[in-house]
Amino acid sequence: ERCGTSSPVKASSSRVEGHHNEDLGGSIRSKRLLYEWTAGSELTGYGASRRSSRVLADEQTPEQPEESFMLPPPDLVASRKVSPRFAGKLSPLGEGSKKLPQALIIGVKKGGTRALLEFLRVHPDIRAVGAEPHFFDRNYDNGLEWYRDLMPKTLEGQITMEKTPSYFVTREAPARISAMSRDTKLIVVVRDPVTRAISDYTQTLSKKPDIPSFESLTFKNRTTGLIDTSWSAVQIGIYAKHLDNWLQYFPMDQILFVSGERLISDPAGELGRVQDFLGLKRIITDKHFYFNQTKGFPCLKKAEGSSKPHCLGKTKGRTHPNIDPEVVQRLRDFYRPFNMKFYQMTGRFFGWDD
Ligand SMILES: Nc1ncnc2c1ncn2[C@@H]1O[C@H](COP(=O)(O)OS(=O)(=O)O)[C@@H](OP(=O)(O)O)[C@H]1O
Repeated sequence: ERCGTSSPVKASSSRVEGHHNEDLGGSIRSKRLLYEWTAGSELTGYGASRRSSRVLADEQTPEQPEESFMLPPPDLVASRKVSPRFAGKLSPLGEGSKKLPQALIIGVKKGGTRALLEFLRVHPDIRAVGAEPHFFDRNYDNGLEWYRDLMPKTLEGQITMEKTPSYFVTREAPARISAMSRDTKLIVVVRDPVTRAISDYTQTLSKKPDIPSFESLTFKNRTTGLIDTSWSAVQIGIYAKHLDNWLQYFPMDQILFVSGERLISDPAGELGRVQDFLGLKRIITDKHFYFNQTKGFPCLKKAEGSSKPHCLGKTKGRTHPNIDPEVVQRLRDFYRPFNMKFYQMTGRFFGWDD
């Protein structure tokens, strides 16, 4: 039986939220918070009301899809190479059908989700939507047929995918995805929550240059060191809390965690794990990547459907502003117990804590 979320959420959200907005400036507080949610069923309600206002409001201004990630024109789709496994069996022209995704990249925002999807698209057995559909958060009322129609056509054996990083922090997403299919494979790219928060802030700053400083948004009260956990840039990084919500609906072995850091330092290694998880042959290997010194990131030697090298666009790999080291340290202390819990839950040490 899946756990219901409605009553405990409503009953406890204000109380729990009271706690999470009252980080009294230390890891003891964080530990208590952690204890409270791991001990009880009120977890799913933690921050729920905020999420529907502040976090979502923030995510309502998503990054514009980059030119190269827009949906390709249909003639290009039709001329795509077909998986060697199916070559000869079926004509590539106009064949195949649109299917609901069997695998999703659900997060995290600024984790490296675009890089992962672009790298995966190199695989002949993966077909993915370029833009973020935001179906399970913003567009759910449009219905599954609307969603399916966004998908590229696939042949038998090919996997349909999409990525929408806000799913990971959307309270309703696990139940909705489970209602589509309980077998959906979920992939989460995670990144040090402190650099993730700074990256998130940097993105917002690029669109709204007048916003307050990172330091002033981080704290409710700078003097006491009280962290504003209702600020989405902080909230999204409490991975253990969000994961707990997913585990009400999906078993751990249906969720793969990709290290955002390793995706940069060893893309082929992380892609190997992802291909295994998806039950695919390891076709994407180190031969597909080169490190672009100018970009400072790994890039594809040949992008999907092209013979040219391809790096992600200018909105990926922005220069971050310098943040007061004391503020960074305070955030590290805040996240440490949550990170520990997350390592424990996932069975993987991500190495974010010194
Ligand atoms: N290969 C490669 N090329 C460029 N950028 C890379 C790559 N791999 C990971 N990254 C990191 O991805 C970060 C953006 O993450 P997302 O794509 O998940 O962002 S978004 O939520 O979709 O806006 C982006 O964050 P910032 O560096 O803060 O811009 C990158 O650090």
